[in-house]
Amino acid sequence: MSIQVERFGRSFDGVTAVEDISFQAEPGEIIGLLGTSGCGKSTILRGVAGLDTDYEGTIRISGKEVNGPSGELGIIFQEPRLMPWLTVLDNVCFGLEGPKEEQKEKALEILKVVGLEDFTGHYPKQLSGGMAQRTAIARALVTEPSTLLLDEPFSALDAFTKLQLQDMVLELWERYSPTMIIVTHDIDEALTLCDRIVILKGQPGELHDNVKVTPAKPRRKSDPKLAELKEYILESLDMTRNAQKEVRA
Ligand SMILES: Nc1ncnc2c1ncn2[C@@H]1O[C@H](COP(=O)(O)OP(=O)(O)OP(=O)(O)O)[C@@H](O)[C@H]1O
Repeated sequence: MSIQVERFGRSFDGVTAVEDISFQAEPGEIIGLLGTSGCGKSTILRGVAGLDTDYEGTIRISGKEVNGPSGELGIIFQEPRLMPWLTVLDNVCFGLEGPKEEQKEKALEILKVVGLEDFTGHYPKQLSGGMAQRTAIARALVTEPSTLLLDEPFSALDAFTKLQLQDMVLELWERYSPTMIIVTHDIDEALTLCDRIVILKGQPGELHDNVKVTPAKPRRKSDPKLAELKEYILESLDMTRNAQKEVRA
């Protein structure tokens, strides 16, 4: 499914939080929304998810204007939001319809893909942070959504688990090819996962640039093209040492 965000703007209590943001995701593309804290990344994602409709501009998914939440979208938040009274298997089955046996079969298949086949009977409190987030990813993907929205999905995890789960997301993307929008303030994560990075800046948040990440996935972290892009993004966000000195001066 394609996603079009046109001239998106949002104010809260008369204060503009984001203005005039436009970008597009082609079917199967992974788009990163990258920017410093408070520039409006989550606000835009909530609009795309149909969780907030009180904005200016237009958001279309496959040409159809978004005017509320849709079952065709999967959403993964920073925290797993699992139901504590349900097992891993039942958490994954939760959004499914149809005969129980079929639900279970589908859930087990995806739990295998995320490496949790031996933990299906565990309850959320028995899981590590990474395992809980894998369960949330399985739950979002079990309905095979054609669009997946991720809001800083790995920011609460340790560095190793984060790398593992980024790899897993790429594997899942190769398998199901959903269109994805991932909100992050981790430049390396955006460079690992995304085909295109929408750079936001300022308060109110504005579109600074929209850059294509050309190396094929999976990418080598040492790829010089990625290093060049990282430098450019850091400069764009005034995050290099020289830029920070200029800001302080
Ligand atoms: N419900 C709300 N009521 C009032 N202000 C809000 C609300 N939601 C967001 N804002 C404001 O809108 C701006 C953008 O917030 P948003 O959470 O979208 O930023 P973000 O880029 O996702 O930040 P972070 O990276 O810190 O999560 C912020 O100034 C925030 O205070």
